[in-house]
Amino acid sequence: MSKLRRSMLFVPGSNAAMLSNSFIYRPDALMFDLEDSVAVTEKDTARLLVFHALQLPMYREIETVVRVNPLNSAYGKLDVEAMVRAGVDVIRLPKTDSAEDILEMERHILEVERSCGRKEGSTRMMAAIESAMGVINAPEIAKASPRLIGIALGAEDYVRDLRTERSPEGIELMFARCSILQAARAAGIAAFDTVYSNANNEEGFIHEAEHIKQLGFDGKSLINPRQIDLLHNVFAPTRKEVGNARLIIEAAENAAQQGLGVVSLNGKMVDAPIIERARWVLQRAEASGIRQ
Ligand SMILES: CC(=O)SCCNC(=O)CCNC(=O)[C@H](O)C(C)(C)COP(=O)(O)OP(=O)(O)OC[C@H]1O[C@@H](n2cnc3c(N)ncnc32)[C@H](O)[C@@H]1OP(=O)(O)O
Ligand SMILES: O=C([O-])CC(=O)C(=O)O
Ligand SMILES: [Mg+2]
Repeated sequence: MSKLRRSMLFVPGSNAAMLSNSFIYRPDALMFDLEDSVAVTEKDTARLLVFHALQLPMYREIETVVRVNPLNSAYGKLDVEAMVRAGVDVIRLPKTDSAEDILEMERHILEVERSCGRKEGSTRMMAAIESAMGVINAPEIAKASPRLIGIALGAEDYVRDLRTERSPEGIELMFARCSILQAARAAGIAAFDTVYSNANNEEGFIHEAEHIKQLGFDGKSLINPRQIDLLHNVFAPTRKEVGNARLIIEAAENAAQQGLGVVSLNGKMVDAPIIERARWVLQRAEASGIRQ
């Protein structure tokens, strides 16, 4: 089963207190940020703080991602150099507009891996798409590197580029979400949704989480620890879904014994894709529990 990456919690890289204890919240991944949550005057301090945080033993047990600054900024190359040396699991490239952005990042990561003796190819990548250009190029971006574990939407920058605002229904994000999802699936990698920026609006967050789960996303970037359990609960199957999946597997096993590829379960057809989805529900229930 592929690794669970439902929740990825952003932690501002310049906040020493948050960096020292963010592992206690147990998201699927921690995403230390060196980009937009860090003031220009704090960029060097944040890089140093995150470098040291990555040495802490508690961060060895959880997947770590660092969102670096773009390579064409004054900080991007320094960020990548420090984070690869620190042994980060995944580098998140923000504002990815083209496959060339990925290739450039890949070249740079490889250079640092070689110079510090880290195994070549061991640093994985994630690309955030945050512009109309990025959405148009999503299929090429998603296929640009074997290091890519997934692509993500960055909606706050994206709506700025579109010249609109985010709405509760997210109609303005529908095209980008579907494009990113299609591109990710066609490339065989994960698709991650963007942050929900109001940490106090629980109802709005759950509504958005249900929406992106229904579209097919693997997970979502988070800004606040209170969003973690809410998201995991949305992603956990319900008792009814688990019960139904068990019945489907049972019916499929009986059918296989009789040499049948398709059978009926209370009038509903059970065949290969339905059986595969039922297995996936059971795997998800095992990994994430059952919905509360
Ligand atoms: C568009 C973009 O680029 S989004 C990505 C960049 N943005 C970020 O990284 C922002 C991350 N989030 C935050 O900084 C904060 O959650 C805010 C500013 C949104 C809200 O702050 P608050 O209202 O103070 O949060 P809240 O009251 O829920 O904090 C409760 C506890 O959780 C901690 N906490 C809050 N957010 C985080 C976080 N993202 N990571 C780790 N710990 C956190 C707080 O330090 C506090 O800890 P304490 O009880 O030990 O003091
Ligand atoms: O990647 C994210 O979800 C956060 C972000 O930078 C954006 O929305 O612009
Ligand atoms: Mg952004």
